[in-house]
This record gives sequence, structure tokens and C-alpha cells, in this order.
Amino acid sequence: MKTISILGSTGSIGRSTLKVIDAFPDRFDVVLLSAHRSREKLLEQIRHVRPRYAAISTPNDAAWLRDQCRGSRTEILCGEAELLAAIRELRADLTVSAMVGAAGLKPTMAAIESGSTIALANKEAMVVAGAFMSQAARDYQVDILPVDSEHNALHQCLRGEKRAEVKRLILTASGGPFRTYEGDMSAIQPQQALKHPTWDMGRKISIDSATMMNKGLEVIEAHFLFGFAADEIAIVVHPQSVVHSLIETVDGSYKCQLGRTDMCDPIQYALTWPQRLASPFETFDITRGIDLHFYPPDPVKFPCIELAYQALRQEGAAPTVLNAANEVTVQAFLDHRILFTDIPRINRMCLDQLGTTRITVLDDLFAVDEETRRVAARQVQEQRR
Ligand SMILES: NC(=O)C1=CN([C@@H]2O[C@H](COP(=O)(O)OP(=O)(O)OC[C@H]3O[C@@H](n4cnc5c(N)ncnc54)[C@H](OP(=O)(O)O)[C@@H]3O)[C@@H](O)[C@H]2O)C=CC1
Ligand SMILES: CC(=O)[C@@H](O)[C@H](O)COP(=O)(O)O
Ligand SMILES: [Mn+2]
Repeated sequence: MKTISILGSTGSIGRSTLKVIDAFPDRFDVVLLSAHRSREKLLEQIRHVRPRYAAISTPNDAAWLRDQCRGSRTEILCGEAELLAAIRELRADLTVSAMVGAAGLKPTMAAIESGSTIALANKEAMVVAGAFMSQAARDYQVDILPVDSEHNALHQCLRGEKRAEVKRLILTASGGPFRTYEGDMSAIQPQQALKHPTWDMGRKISIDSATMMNKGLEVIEAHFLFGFAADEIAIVVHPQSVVHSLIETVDGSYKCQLGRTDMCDPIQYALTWPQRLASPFETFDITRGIDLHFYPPDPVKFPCIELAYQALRQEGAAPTVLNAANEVTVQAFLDHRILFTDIPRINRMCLDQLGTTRITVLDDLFAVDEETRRVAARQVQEQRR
């Protein structure tokens, strides 16, 4: 049995992970679950998989869970410090990193340092601290297996290829809900932006897809996962989301991975890697007559794409700054405190102001993350006056 920790088990990726695990009852033993605020959902999961530990963020929720779980074998943990200690103690065979945002960075680093293989969905951790995470993975000889559908596709396409023979990576983008929208972008409301055309996902990533910052973050994620430079990573809009990404080889071939728009597939790939196991799910029907279209993204309509390339080229603190600003602006937009078009505007302001901050150690990144959040929050406040 492979022991599995799931960070962010109550979210969209966390729930899909449990679905995959349920489909392979003799292969996986879930030893840790974690949630932020969803205590009822977490309780249900605890009763279902009976992990060694379950972690939640606030003392109030932890007390409630302890009460509900009295007599059970699961120990309830409260807050980040207890979660990190459990990750280090358990040293799970594999950790699914599926929290949203930079909050996932410390737990993911702790899992790497414990020697656990990482199934990485939490792209923000890689954007914030890609160089440090990759170095830690080398130091602790840990594999980081991408769950993000594009990077999972690239992982599959790159299998068996020599680095020198791959010219570039091409990330597919659905184009989000506003791909063909011709109205006033500043009038877009959260409910419209949350309606992703092809994937069912959490709220933050859904807004990122709507601004196409998701693709920008994925360019940075691809750089750190696969070691390609900004100029060797392209984005192509592909509204069907059937081709999950492509590589171009030096001899002019394109190689792609395609499949369903269901995250259970890349999760299964990561959980069972390096094996491939027969899918327990309904598989993709190639004969169903789908047209596949590919065309370049619109950088004027979606300025977040260029911001991400700028941050990647700047390196150092810039990706951390862009991510922190974006986390603040996305939440502010969801709370109706700023307009859709304020997201790239404030993100750019933060990147210009703080992107060149000097970084030597990981703690410098945490400091610049905090400072950016302060600056971005001030900009959000200004906007409300
Ligand atoms: N959903 C998808 O299809 C895809 C997601 N990803 C990436 O995977 C990650 C997770 O996405 P998704 O599952 O959609 O997100 P969700 O919002 O659905 O879930 C996020 C999870 O993280 C927990 N969480 C949120 N904030 C904190 C915090 N501050 N501290 C600790 N835990 C926290 C949530 O707990 P609670 O439920 O209690 O709030 C929940 O378990 C993101 O980085 C996203 O970009 C990548 C590709 C596809
Ligand atoms: C499922 C997944 O990996 C998401 O990142 C998805 O790709 C988002 O869709 P967009 O292509 O619209 O960003
Ligand atoms: Mn993706």
C-alpha cells in the first residue's frame, strides 16, 4: 500500500484525488487530510478514509472535529505548525499538494524534505518558490509529478525525449469564459467569470482562467518543472480543452497528449507513476467527431499573460510578487471590491514596484510575499474611495 497525504483534501483536486483512491481500494492508504474551513466536508472524509491525522486551520473548527471524532483513530490537528510536524513525522510515500495559493508552499516543502514524492496541483507554490522547491527536490531525491493538466500532459510527452531535441513546450489554454466576449471587460461580474467553459474547478483558479493569469502562472510553473526558458514556452488557445498540451521537437514534429476534461486522469497518472494502470473511469472517445482548433492568445485583451512572461524573465522576486498581488486582487474581485480590469492593473503596479527585490534565501520570498500583499491591499482600498 502506498501511503498518501492530501493537502487541501476538501477542494476540487482533493475530492477528485479521493475519487481516484476509492477506485483502487487495495493500492493506497490515506494517512493525512487537510482543510482550511470546510469542517463538515473534512469530517465526512475522515469517516470515509480514517486517516492517522486530519488538519484544519482554526481552533474552533479543530475543537468541533475532535468532539465529532471522539474514539476514532484520527488525531485532529490545528494550524500550520501542527500540520508541518505531522507531514515530517508521517513521511508519506506520496503527497498530493492541492491547497490553493502560496499557503501550500510550506507544507509542500515539508513534504519534499520528508522524502515524499509530490503530486503537484498547487501551481502557486511552484511560481512563488520554484528554484527553492526544485533544489530541495534534488537534495532530497524527490520526484515532483505534475497534476496540473497541461504539465501532466507535458510530463507524458517528454517521457523518452532528450532535452536537446525538444525545441519548445506549448501550453494549451481554453481561453476562459471571455474568449469571444466583445463587451466592456470592466463590467464583468464574478458570477460570469466563475463559469469556466470546459473545466469544473475551485473559485480562485476559475478567475485566473478568466483573466488568463492561469496560463501565465502555468508558463512559470513549466519553466521550473521542466527547465525551459521563457522563449521556449508558448501558449496556444484551444477552446475544446481536448489536447492538454504539446511539445515541438527540433525536427519539426508536434507531440501532444489528449484526453477527457476530468482531473481524475492526471491525478491517477501521478498516483500510479511510473506505472500506468487501467482506467476505472469512462475514457475519452476519439471517434465522437470533435473539431480541434488552435490559435494565438490575445495579449491586449488578456494582459496577465505578458505580466507572467515579464516576471519569469525578471526572475528573483518577480514571480512571487506577481503571485501575491494576484491572490489579493482575485479575492478582492470575488468580494466585489474591485473590477475585473483592476486585477491586471494592480498586479502590474505591484510587479513594477517590488519585482526587483533581492532574494537570497527562502525567507526573503516570504517577506516579499507579505510586503506585496500589503501593497496590493492598499491599492484595492484606494480603488474603493
Ligand atoms: N481544480 C482543478 O481542476 C485544478 C486545480 N489546480 C490547482 O490546484 C490547487 C487547488 O485547486 P482547487 O482544488 O481548484 O481549489 P479549491 O478552492 O477547490 O480547494 C482548495 C483547497 O485548499 C484548502 N485551502 C484553501 N486555503 C487554504 C489555506 N489558507 N490554508 C490551508 N488550506 C487552504 C481548501 O480548504 P477549504 O475547503 O476548507 O476551504 C481546499 O481544501 C490550486 O493551486 C489550483 O491552481 C490545477 C489544475 C486544475
Ligand atoms: C484543468 C487545468 O489544468 C486548468 O489549469 C485548466 O487548464 C484551466 O483552463 P484554462 O486553459 O482556461 O486556464
Ligand atoms: Mn492547468
